Amino acid sequence: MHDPRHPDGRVRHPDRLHRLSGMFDDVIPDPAQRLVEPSRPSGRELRAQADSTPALRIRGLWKRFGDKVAVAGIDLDVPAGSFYGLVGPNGAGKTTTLSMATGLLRPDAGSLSILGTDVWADPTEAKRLVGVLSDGIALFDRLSGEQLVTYHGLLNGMDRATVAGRTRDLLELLDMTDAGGKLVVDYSAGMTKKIALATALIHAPRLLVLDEPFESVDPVSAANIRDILHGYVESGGTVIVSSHAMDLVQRMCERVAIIAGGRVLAAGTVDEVRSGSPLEDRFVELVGGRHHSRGPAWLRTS
Ligand SMILES: Nc1ncnc2c1ncn2[C@@H]1O[C@H](COP(=O)(O)OP(=O)(O)OP(=O)(O)O)[C@@H](O)[C@H]1O
Repeated sequence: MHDPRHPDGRVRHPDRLHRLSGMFDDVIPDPAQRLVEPSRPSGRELRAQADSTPALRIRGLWKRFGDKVAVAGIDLDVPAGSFYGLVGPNGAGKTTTLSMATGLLRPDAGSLSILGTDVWADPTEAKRLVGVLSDGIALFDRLSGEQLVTYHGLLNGMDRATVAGRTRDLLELLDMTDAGGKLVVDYSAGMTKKIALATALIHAPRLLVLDEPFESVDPVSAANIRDILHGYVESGGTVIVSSHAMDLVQRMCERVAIIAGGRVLAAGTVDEVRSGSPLEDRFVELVGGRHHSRGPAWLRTS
């Protein structure tokens, strides 16, 4: 039987990838404009890639909420063209870091740049370069899925015809065509994730930042989303995902950073960071906090 595993160990779905790579040929004749591929790089982006400017560069990042230090001096480089995982225990500072990196939350100190563009000095240009799927951010849920994706396309300054074509393509790609006319408030959690992903993709950004993209998503949809993301990276885009699913990050990502207490504990290729152990074991070893107790007596049934 055909083994869908790539030599790098990742599972591939050749039929779907083939369909993805060809599906925009008719709709958008210019290959550089195809949806699963990031938009055509500008002169500055091409120079950035040529001199290996990271897709995301973080230096000396700090954020405090009252007495709570959420991010305590993070330095991180995410190479352009990589599939990067960000992992950490609850409250580690992942969402806070990604919110600052994507222009949603102002840092107390530090610098952030996306493909050489300073996120806080030139937020308009930075936002053109990045697509964001935030964890827990409210959507305009009284719009239908199709209206929501269209709205994001128009907000990004795209013309109506392009937005309509891309919205149709994205709904199909994410198996949401039938649900496109339904209000977002009536979507399941997984459908809401998928429509939020469509809003992040509509302007074909160069960098995708996805906070918990697979949470609540069924296994088939998750596999489809992984295919889309791999296709996007293979055509030059960069993906950063934050996830608690260690197994998924180990299989899906080339690079990973482990964050805890607002600091980076380890960062590098997945193989470097896990150093021969499963990523999950390495994570527990670095982060600590594992309890070996069997819990209180009243919780035991025998
Ligand atoms: N708006 C806020 N006001 C006060 N404290 C906050 C705020 N946002 C985050 N925090 C605190 O900052 C710390 C880091 O939170 P953050 O959401 O970045 O963690 P995380 O790694 O994304 O966690 P999880 O995996 O549970 O989503 C936590 O202690 C959290 O309680």
